[in-house]
Amino acid sequence: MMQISPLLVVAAALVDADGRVLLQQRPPHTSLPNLWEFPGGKVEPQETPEAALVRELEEELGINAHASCLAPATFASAPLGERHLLLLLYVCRKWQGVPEARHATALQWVRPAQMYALDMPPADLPLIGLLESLI
Ligand SMILES: Nc1nc2c([nH]c(=O)n2[C@@H]2O[C@H](COP(=O)(O)OP(=O)(O)OP(=O)(O)O)[C@@H](O)[C@H]2O)c(=O)[nH]1
Repeated sequence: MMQISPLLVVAAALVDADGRVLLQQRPPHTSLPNLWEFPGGKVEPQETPEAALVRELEEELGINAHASCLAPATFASAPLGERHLLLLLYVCRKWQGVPEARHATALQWVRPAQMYALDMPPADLPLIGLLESLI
């Protein structure tokens, strides 16, 4: 029987006062090059999903978010190469600092409806409709 190992990833929809969400562009030489994604990353062993997301937001954007401000919103479940991606998406409306692109090529604030026109990872597409109704 084929072994499928799930890959647990956490990501944040950071929402500003104007109802826009922060997306970051993946660098050209990564997997899924140049696609626009929600900031986040893999959950390390022995780490809670919330701690992983707080860490990733600090590493990738230089912002501080408190775990209590991460509201579970929805998830994606999709094949990713040899693995199976489980992506937990949180909504976060409160953080400290101004996001800067420390890993990404670029950042942009967009309304959920505008995301359909952007190149995003296939797993993210089903998340957009929920964000439209939530934000
Ligand atoms: N952060 C983030 N990752 C996503 C999204 N959608 C999606 O499919 N992913 C996938 O989930 C994984 C996130 O892990 P990561 O951010 O630590 O991955 P990485 O850049 O180190 O990629 P790598 O494993 O190719 O080195 C990647 O394989 C990425 O392609 C998303 O919206 N945000």
